[in-house]
Amino acid sequence: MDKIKFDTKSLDLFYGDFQALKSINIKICENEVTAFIGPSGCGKSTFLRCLNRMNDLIDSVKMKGEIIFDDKDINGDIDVINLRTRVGMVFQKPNPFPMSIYENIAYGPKCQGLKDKTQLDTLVKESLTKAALWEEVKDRLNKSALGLSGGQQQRLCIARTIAMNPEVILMDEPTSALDPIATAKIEDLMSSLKKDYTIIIVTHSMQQAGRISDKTAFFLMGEIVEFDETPKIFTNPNDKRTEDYITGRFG
Ligand SMILES: Nc1ncnc2c1ncn2[C@@H]1O[C@H](COP(=O)(O)OP(=O)(O)OP(=O)(O)O)[C@@H](O)[C@H]1O
Repeated sequence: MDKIKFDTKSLDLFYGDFQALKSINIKICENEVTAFIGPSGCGKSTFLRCLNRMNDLIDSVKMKGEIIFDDKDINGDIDVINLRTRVGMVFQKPNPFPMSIYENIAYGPKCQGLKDKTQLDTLVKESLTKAALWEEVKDRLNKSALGLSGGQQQRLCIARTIAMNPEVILMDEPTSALDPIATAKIEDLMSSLKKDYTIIIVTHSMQQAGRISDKTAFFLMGEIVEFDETPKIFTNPNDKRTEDYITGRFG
């Protein structure tokens, strides 16, 4: 039986009076890639941000329902910094810090108190290796991260997330700013990372969801219409609205 990492129960979210999420019930399994698809504005990113409480930063947001992470409701009295360490996030646009490649990785662990140079060196190498970037940057670790290509910057951001030793990695359209070759590298990376992490990705590319995810949730106007094994969603969905979307009849 697969272990459930996130279990949301009747989750509603409002921006002021506008209800952006309606009774979201979903169980997300450990060590799988779960994709969220759906037309623009249907609530995919809003829901993703719920999973590490990034919506806390928006004043108008109100939520009802539960988000159980392992065995705790993350909307209860928890340490949010610790949650965001356990549930890391990679954004649409690569956003490396304006510092060296090495420091981009070492910065977070240093802030958490890791001082030993040998341990930091090892962590930097391991994180870059896991993010499939080590070979490309090992001779320029002290150069600025801003000199990397967009695809390399995005893998650096993934390495930076990995260095914090998360359990879950949330990715909000991580390849939408990248060319097809860089996209393919990130997709390969996701498949290799899922043995160590639970990965949840928002994507506008149905081909991408089909290639990399184990399960797919189809969102529409703040609801999850259908959530199932990815091949089932793409070949034999239960709901007519899912079928219309994946066959390009709307959205
Ligand atoms: N900070 C905000 N304040 C008010 N409304 C918001 C805010 N962020 C998102 N919304 C609204 O909530 C709804 C869901 O937005 P969200 O960004 O989650 O959709 P999405 O499915 O990720 O869209 P896209 O695919 O275009 O990124 C939209 O109607 C959007 O306008």
